[in-house]
Amino acid sequence: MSETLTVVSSHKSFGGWLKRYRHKSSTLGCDMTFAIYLPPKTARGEQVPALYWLSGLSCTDENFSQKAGAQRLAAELGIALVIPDTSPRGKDVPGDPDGAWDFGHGAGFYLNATREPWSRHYRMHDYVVHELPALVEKTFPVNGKRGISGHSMGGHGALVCALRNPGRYLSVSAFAPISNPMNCPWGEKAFSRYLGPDRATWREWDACALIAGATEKLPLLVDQGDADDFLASQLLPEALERAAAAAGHPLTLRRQPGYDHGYYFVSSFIDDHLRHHAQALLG
Ligand SMILES: N[C@@H](CCC(=O)N[C@@H](CSC=O)C(=O)NCC(=O)O)C(=O)O
Repeated sequence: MSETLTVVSSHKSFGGWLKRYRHKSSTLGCDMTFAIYLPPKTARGEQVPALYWLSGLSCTDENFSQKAGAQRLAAELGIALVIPDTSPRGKDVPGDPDGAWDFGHGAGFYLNATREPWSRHYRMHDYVVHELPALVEKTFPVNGKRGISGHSMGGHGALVCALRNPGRYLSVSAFAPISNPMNCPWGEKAFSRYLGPDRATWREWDACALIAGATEKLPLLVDQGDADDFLASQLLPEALERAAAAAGHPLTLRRQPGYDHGYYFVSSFIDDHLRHHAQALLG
């Protein structure tokens, strides 16, 4: 566990504070930046639950805090937002050999890679599930109640973190998740490199495969725009619907007419997701 946090920036927002920090991650073997939004309650000495947000391909911690508009309601509800980066970074961290945005830097897929040269640094699952919460919970006024959400690659990451770690999260939701990465081009590219060619090992990191064996039936809230350019080729929400139905796993999948993949879509429904999490985290 790294101990030193360096403040990158600090902005007052809706009576609370959005702060960005840099720290050395022992899990990832590189410096990482994350953001935390602390609602006004925390300045009055109260501890609050935390919603972890996992962003999508090509993002940093800043896409969500700048575009989703989550701070207003998080301030009102009294929920902290914790926003990690989407991959390990730095000159020593290998990226996509061709410089593509769907693999490597900005595209860690929230899994623990098992193949060289990726396995040294690409351990985003352990970072977001273990190292970052431990750091956050010992540093900031949060009470250990956790929810998790995300978008696209990060929406799938949120589902996987919850499904793999029963008891660790009280709530989960996703926006336009890459629902079944084993069976779409983005997922096949990433999994074949991070995990190698044996598709049996991919099942440990695929939400549709994990749902079948889930011991905890945490209700899943998923929003999906029906004008999303990636819907049919990459996102495959119907695979999630089938897997949830087969396993008897509670899933609310809302198809939102006319919405595309971007943050105009996320910001339109973020309040519903915050209220979904608030029910479990504050109830
Ligand atoms: N940078 C790429 C576009 C990549 C893209 O659309 N990324 C999405 C997530 S896709 C699945 O994980 C995203 O969230 N983008 C950030 C944003 O702020 O919209 C390109 O330039 O084409």
